Amino acid sequence: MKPLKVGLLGLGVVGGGVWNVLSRNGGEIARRAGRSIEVSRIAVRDMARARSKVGDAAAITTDPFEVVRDPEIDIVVELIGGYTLALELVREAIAQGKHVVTANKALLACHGNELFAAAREKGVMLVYEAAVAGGIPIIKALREGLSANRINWLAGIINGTTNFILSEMRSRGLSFEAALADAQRLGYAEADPTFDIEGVDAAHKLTLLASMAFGVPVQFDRAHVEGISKLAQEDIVHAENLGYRIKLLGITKLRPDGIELRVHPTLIPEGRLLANVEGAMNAVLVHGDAVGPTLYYGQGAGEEPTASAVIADLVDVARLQGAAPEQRVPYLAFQHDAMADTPILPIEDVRTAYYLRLHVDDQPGVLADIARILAEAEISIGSMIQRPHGDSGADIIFLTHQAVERDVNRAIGLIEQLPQVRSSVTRIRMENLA
Ligand SMILES: NC(=O)C1=CN([C@@H]2O[C@H](COP(=O)(O)OP(=O)(O)OC[C@H]3O[C@@H](n4cnc5c(N)ncnc54)[C@H](O)[C@@H]3O)[C@@H](O)[C@H]2O)C=CC1
Ligand SMILES: N[C@@H](CC=O)C(=O)O
Ligand code: NA
Repeated sequence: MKPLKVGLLGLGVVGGGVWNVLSRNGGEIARRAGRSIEVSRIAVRDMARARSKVGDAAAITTDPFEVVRDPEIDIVVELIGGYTLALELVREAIAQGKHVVTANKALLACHGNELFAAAREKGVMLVYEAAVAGGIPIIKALREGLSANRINWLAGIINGTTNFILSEMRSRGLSFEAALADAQRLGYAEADPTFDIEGVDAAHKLTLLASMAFGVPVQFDRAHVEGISKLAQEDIVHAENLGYRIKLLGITKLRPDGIELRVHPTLIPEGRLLANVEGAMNAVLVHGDAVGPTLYYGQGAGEEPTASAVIADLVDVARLQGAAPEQRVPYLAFQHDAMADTPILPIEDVRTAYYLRLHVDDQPGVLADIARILAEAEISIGSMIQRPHGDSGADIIFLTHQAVERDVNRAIGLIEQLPQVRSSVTRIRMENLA
């Protein structure tokens, strides 16, 4: 059978990994795919660097449109990133009738509805296993392995950079800045690391997971996004002393009234498997009504783990290229004419438990005032600790039972007006994940 001719856009961390793994495992991959997979053209920015990596084994250009428009190319692998040039290139590749593999979650979370519709129109595949949780085959699991289930919820550590930073801060006492620099050096971080730190990258991935779990269009603009930049070291320590770990979680839940779609730092009981996912590892817990909880764990970022997912998509395309579109799996796991318009709920409607830390004057009566405000807002307290803090001050930490975020916000507003409360209340959501 004819080799599958690949046009590779970008030879950075992931593109370089794809080149290495295909070069090393080409024979084995061909045995699986039924034909060889050949990178015949590569678009790069730095010609000399690319030449030193691939020698004469592929044609190299600095014009990615040349690759996308090359009639010899069957499939375009977009590994440039971002949603400006990458969007134009993927649009053009589809218009040229080429299948597309991408690792670009930002592109699909923001422009996926348009791109999937265009791909369907042209009868081409647009596949993206590497875009969510790197090397973990979570897309395949949701799209294929779990297709009997009504998915109730899923929660995941889906950003390697932030998990690496939190792990390093907790276990080695590294500063935020030093841990981020290490994550960048190791190739985990996005070109703009604020996407990692502020939860945007995790929200891009969660947006895709929610669409595949619940059969709704991608709606990144409806996701609630909070990162780890405002997380204080003292809350990491308090959480640990209380038997919890703080992780940046992406959580999506199907409720009778809509879908929760949220990324934020989260306290998790330390005995849970997710609480023990360290470094750049990712893990996604998916709860289906028939299968129950299932957990997917592995390397969510980095050169070869991500290349592993890109190449798995290439193998799928190699096998399915000649198949009729209806014989292929749908882009977002549900048939395009069976998508639902279930609303995404605002964060104020979310119901979860909370960690609240208050810095107060250590005076009689303050606790009673706070407890009264919480009780009036129908927020019940699960446990409480008090620690001396500064000159005649104290930190009080409440762990609440489940409450509606709107009520918690109102209560926090009232608490902050108490004269004995010295600074704004720190609020971190807690999930039991049972
Ligand atoms: N690094 C990782 O661990 C993971 C990255 N991804 C995604 O994979 C994609 C690529 O990421 P990385 O490889 O980490 O980025 P990178 O920055 O290492 O590589 C991107 C490459 O594209 C090249 N490039 C930029 N503009 C170009 C142009 N006009 N023509 C040709 N080449 C051009 C750059 O020179 C660079 O070598 C992104 O969408 C990223 O979000 C997904 C999962 C994991
Ligand atoms: N920057 C991302 C890379 C993989 O998607 C991360 O840190 O997880
Ligand atoms: Na993946």
